[in-house]
Amino acid sequence: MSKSKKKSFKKYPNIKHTKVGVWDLYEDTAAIPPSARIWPGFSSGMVIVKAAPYVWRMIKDVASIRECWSLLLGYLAVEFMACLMPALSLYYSGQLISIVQTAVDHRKVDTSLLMRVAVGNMVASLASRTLQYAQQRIATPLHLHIKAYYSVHIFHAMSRLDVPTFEDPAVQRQIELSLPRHAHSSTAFDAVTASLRVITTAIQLISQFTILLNVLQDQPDGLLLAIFSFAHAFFQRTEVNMSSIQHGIWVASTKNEDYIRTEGLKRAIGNPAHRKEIVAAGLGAYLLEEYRHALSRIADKTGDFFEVLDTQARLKDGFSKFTIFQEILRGLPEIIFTLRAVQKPSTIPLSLVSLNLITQTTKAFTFQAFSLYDDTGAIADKLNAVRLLYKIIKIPNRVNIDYDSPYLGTSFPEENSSLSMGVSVEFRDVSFIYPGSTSYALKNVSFKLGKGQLCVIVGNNGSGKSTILKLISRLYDPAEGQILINDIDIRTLRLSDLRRAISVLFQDYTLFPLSIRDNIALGDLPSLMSSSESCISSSSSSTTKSDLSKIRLAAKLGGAASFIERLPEGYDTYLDKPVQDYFSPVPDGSKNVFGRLVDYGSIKGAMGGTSEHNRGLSGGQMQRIALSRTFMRSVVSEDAVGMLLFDEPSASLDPTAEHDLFERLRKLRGSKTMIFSSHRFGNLTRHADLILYMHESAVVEEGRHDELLKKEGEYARIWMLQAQAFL
Ligand SMILES: Nc1ncnc2c1ncn2[C@@H]1O[C@H](COP(=O)(O)OP(=O)(O)OP(=O)(O)O)[C@@H](O)[C@H]1O
Repeated sequence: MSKSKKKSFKKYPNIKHTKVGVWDLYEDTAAIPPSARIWPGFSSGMVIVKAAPYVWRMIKDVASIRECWSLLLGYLAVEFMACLMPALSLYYSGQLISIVQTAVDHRKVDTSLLMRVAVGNMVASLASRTLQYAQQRIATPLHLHIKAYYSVHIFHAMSRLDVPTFEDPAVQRQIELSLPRHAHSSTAFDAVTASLRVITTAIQLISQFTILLNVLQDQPDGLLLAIFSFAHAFFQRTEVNMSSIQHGIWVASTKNEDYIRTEGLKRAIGNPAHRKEIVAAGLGAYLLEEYRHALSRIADKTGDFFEVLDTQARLKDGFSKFTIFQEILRGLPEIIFTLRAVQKPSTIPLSLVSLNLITQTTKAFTFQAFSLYDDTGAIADKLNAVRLLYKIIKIPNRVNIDYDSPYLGTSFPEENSSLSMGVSVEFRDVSFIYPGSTSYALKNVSFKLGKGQLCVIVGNNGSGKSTILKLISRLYDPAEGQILINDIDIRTLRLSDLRRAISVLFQDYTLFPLSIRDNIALGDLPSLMSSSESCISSSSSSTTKSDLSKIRLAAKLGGAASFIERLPEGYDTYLDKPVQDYFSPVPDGSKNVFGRLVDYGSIKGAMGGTSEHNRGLSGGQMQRIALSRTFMRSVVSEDAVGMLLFDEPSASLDPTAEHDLFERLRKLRGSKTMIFSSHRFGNLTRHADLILYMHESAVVEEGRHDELLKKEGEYARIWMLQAQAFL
């Protein structure tokens, strides 16, 4: 694969290390049988066999799409007719030779045959064009229906994945491979067309071969010419065996600092998110210089892993021992023709036609034959993509639950009304390590929080506060220990019930690229689900007008209502518009190639404004929208939750807003359990039933505010520090 060193590891005898440009490739050599390494067709064959049941399923699914049946049949009919066309034109070329032959032998042209051949040829070309057109006309709607069907499938597959599974790079790669390579294609349609292409190419080959035999039959030296043309085309091929990469088990990683740096610099300069910092600090020239320097050190080995791998493989196979043969073979047919012409000058016209016909058709035939062989690799890839497409729906989730059966497990709580009294939480010796990490994020954490109590978790950055909240919402399962909710092991609870009973605002909350209205409404999933069912028939958005009053109330409680109402589009404002307008590539104030001054004002006026810019909101305003989402269900909806989790809810709020928020929360929570993670002491900790002071993944102090002050430990020290700041 590359000229670079190969290393084997004593501890891992099956792992082979290869250097590929700036990349280190580690392969599990036992994952690929030796036969597949030597002959790429073997692995392609295996892949096709494995994919076959999925392809069959795909055909059944595609056929079940109402609009696709007739289109698919039409497409098949056109494809089969089209594949007979090359043989037809070959037949007419053969006829042409016999006309020339008759002309040479008898000095006479059979005009009626010539006419028939000419007309036949024209009709064949016309039919070929018509079939091409028909194929396009049918393929377009067929493709769009198939694409829409599978986009729902992919959406479903991704919607069911939990956090650790979705974050796994191997899962990301599996999803990526099952997705269409280009925006205008779709995995299923690609597989349909690729399979059809193999069948039609085989038919073309058989029909062309039969006619070629007829042409060659009566031609002196015809067979020899055909063999040389075939051999030339044969040696011209280069074949790159990438089966170990396509079907093996491997990891490619890079520690090349220059490469990592150039990639980082490229992202920094290209992503609008960094533009403010770059301009404000005048970083442009410095970044350019850094990029230039880093790149100059690795220019010959840099690139994305697949790009480097591909270049190396092609370089290696580009000049083989066959290259010299190729060049000799190229000229041979012409030499034979010249020799024959010298021997028998009378046959020159015929030899010229047959030379041309035989070399062209043999090359075309050879090309078809090899493309059929090569297509097995391509079709294997495409069919494999179908297998992956169906398999992504079955990717097992890491958190030990079955998303497809969210109703598994003990229902919780037994009495829905009991939620209003809050729920209890207990950690028993819980330890946790994030997937892919080697250090503990929580180590032997134990605490107990009664129903309806208020808990505040404090501690330094990275001490494990957010992790506790993530484990309570069961985004992850602990590595050791047990978490009990209402004295029941969290793993045995029905996940959908647990999620319904808890409302959580994460520190790294996200606002979805949807309208503000949707962003807030998503906080109350149960009522969205019920209104969505009733909306399916009326085909309107699921956040209906009647919900708007609830959304407004939640926004008021979250402190967002006043600024939302000042926005020109109010609750319908998109924070990060997922669809942008397209602009011609000439900026305002410049001139286009014809000297016209560019002014988009009139176009925008005619359009009634454009959505070129995202709505800029401050960090605090965004946090208020996220808070409103939490309020949507926890307070506004009758479908009460039993526990509210807040991870740094006031990080971006000004002191007044923070004070107001905590006051509102305390009043509104009734007797629900509430857990806060916070850096700020005071407002909340004074009212807390339980304070957990965390340090380096462990709870080092716990108790009420007064108790911890009396202890004069770390909590008391930091409390004093913060209090002094206000003296
Ligand atoms: N997704 C993740 N993958 C790997 N490690 C993580 C992940 N999230 C957090 N960690 C690590 O787990 C530890 C605890 O992180 P956690 O977010 O719980 O801290 P925190 O106390 O909430 O910090 P902060 O006050 O800065 O929000 C940290 O060492 C952090 O680096």
